[in-house]
Amino acid sequence: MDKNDITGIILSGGKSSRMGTDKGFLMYEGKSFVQHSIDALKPLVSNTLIVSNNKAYDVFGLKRIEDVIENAGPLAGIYSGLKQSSTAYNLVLSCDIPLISTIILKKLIHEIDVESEVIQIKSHGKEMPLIALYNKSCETVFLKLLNEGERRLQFAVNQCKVKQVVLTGEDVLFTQNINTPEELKEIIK
Ligand SMILES: Nc1nc2c(ncn2[C@@H]2O[C@H](COP(=O)(O)OP(=O)(O)OP(=O)(O)O)[C@@H](O)[C@H]2O)c(=O)[nH]1
Repeated sequence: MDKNDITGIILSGGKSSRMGTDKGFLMYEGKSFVQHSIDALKPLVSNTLIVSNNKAYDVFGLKRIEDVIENAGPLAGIYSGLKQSSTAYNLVLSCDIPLISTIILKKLIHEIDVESEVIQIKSHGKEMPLIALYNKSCETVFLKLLNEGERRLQFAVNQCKVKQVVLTGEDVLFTQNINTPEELKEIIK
């Protein structure tokens, strides 16, 4: 797969209510959380979009997309990114996974086939639609669901042809999601 066929989409909206402060700007090993997502994507994509209504994210020098529907959660965030994307494949990441690495994302790309519309990581027994590859074709399905009032991301993903990439062993460590001050303390100690 050529990197010109893949766009990176990073979700940096939401309330960060459990953390109490914008998760993307938290620091881990000298870099902001969102920079970790940007750097993991960089070798694999032609360009990266940040989906957030917060202008502070302009500091990263990437194209920032505003949410088409405000406060509607990650499903609306992914839809907003897919709408602006001009490539068939789109690597979607959240901004709260500072241990993420390119090696893990390559596993998603290796699974591309003609049928799958979403290829998502499954780690610790959990499906992870925010470490996943989306075909642009999902845009239409997601818009229809959003217009019907649907907000559940995994439900929306399951309306598409979805394939899991199950991580085992040490690989599961790269997908840790940091939502609370306690979880942050755990990784920086
Ligand atoms: N663009 C966009 N991203 C979102 C939205 N809601 C959540 N996200 C992103 O989706 C990812 C997962 O978010 P969550 O942890 O489920 O939600 P959150 O609102 O950030 O945090 P909590 O309030 O603690 O649940 C993070 O990268 C968020 O930045 C949204 O409405 N728009």
